[in-house]
Amino acid sequence: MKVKSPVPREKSLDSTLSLIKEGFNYIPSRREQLGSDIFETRLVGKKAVCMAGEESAAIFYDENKFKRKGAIPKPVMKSLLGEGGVHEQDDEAHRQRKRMHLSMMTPERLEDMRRIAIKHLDKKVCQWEKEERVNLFEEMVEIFTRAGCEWAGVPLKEKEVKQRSREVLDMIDSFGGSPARFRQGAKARSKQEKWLTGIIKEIRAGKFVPPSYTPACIIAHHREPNGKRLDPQVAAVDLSNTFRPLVATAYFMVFGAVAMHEYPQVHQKLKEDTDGYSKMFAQEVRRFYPFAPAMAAKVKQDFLWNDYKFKKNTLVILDLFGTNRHPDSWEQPNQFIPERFKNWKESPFSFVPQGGGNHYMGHRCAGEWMTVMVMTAFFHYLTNYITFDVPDQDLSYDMSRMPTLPKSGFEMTNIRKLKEPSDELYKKMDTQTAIKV
Ligand code: HEM
Repeated sequence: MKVKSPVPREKSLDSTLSLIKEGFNYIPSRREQLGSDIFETRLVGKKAVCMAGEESAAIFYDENKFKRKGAIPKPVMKSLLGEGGVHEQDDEAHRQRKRMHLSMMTPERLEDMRRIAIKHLDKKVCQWEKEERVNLFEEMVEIFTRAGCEWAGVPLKEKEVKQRSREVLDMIDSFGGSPARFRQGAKARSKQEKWLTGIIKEIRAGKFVPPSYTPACIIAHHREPNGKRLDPQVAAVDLSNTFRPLVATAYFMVFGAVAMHEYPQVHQKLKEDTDGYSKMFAQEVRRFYPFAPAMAAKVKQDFLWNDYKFKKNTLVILDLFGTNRHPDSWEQPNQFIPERFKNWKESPFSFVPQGGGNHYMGHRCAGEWMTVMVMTAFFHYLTNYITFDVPDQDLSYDMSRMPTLPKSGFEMTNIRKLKEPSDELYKKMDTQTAIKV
């Protein structure tokens, strides 16, 4: 890791606009220009420290050094994440809420999600066969909304599917800084929270009884450290946290489809799928392609690190995308090589597409095992259970937009189903890799 002493400061009165304009490239390009993996800048009128790399991630995820309260910009809370949920909790309140989320991620429930998601994908494929052209992104958004709601115990009426999928997508698509997208995301969030608050109230009143192992039931009856139930709106936010992020997997599915198309030798290996290739492929898709750009936290107490003084309440941004491609941790970081995960040592801090550190103690994504499991099964399905053609289209993506996606969304034609889903799709997978910190 390169740390210049003294830590360089970006020469700009405020870099918020540069960040919005340059997107995923903003932090990596400043690190390059300033010759340091840590630098100071100003964002939204305040001093901020940006950093990247495994060592930076290790301190960023040290909860004695950093807190989340007040770190994430308000517009992101109002559109993407929601207020009062697990993301912005600290210390014991966070640990209690995180235990609630992880109690839903048992191996059995992960298997359930894989089965539910494959069921919805397979059903869609039967329709795709009748269509001239299919847009993979749009289809994945709907499949994951259906699967996520079913898994979470959230009743989704057939006539609501389009509206609810659109709302979830608007929330996810909002985070890149455009005021119009933030407004759209906030509007979608308030509709979803109203819907989910109604469901929570019905469960509490005994009018609707979802199975006891579902997020809907667990969250409705969850109690805070003070013994009280969650406020219904906060319960709605955390219920949304159990299926909204699954829909984000649609972005990775499209990037994976692009990789299959652009690297024919990779496609062939996926078809053969020996030595856990489809899982290595899913991991490399999460490492290589852009989705979550960065995470924000605030310094809890003054501390010294690498001769740099982190002052209490300073905003600190960890470059997640840049860490996944940091040359200290990855050989040929800008090449797509799934085999790099063959003997990977599972560092908790070098591979952080869904946050770093420990799933149980810190803020690392509660849905990471589920994401990898569903992606692995879907890539295997797309290469072994169907055939399709890829017509001419624009597969380029704009690194200055957050989130970004290949422009065409990945269009497919001549889709043919080869066989029914069989047991080998459900073969045992090492899903819950407890990260040792
Ligand atoms: C493409 C898929 C996904 C991506 C890219 C993603 C990314 C992330 C990121 C970057 C964080 C924040 C880490 C931090 O605060 O440092 C996070 C947290 C979280 N994610 Fe995901 N996620 C995905 C899928 C899921 C799924 C499928 C679920 C649940 C079913 C989920 C549930 C959560 C929850 C509950 C948190 C909050 C954890 C905490 O604050 O302790 N995510 N995710």
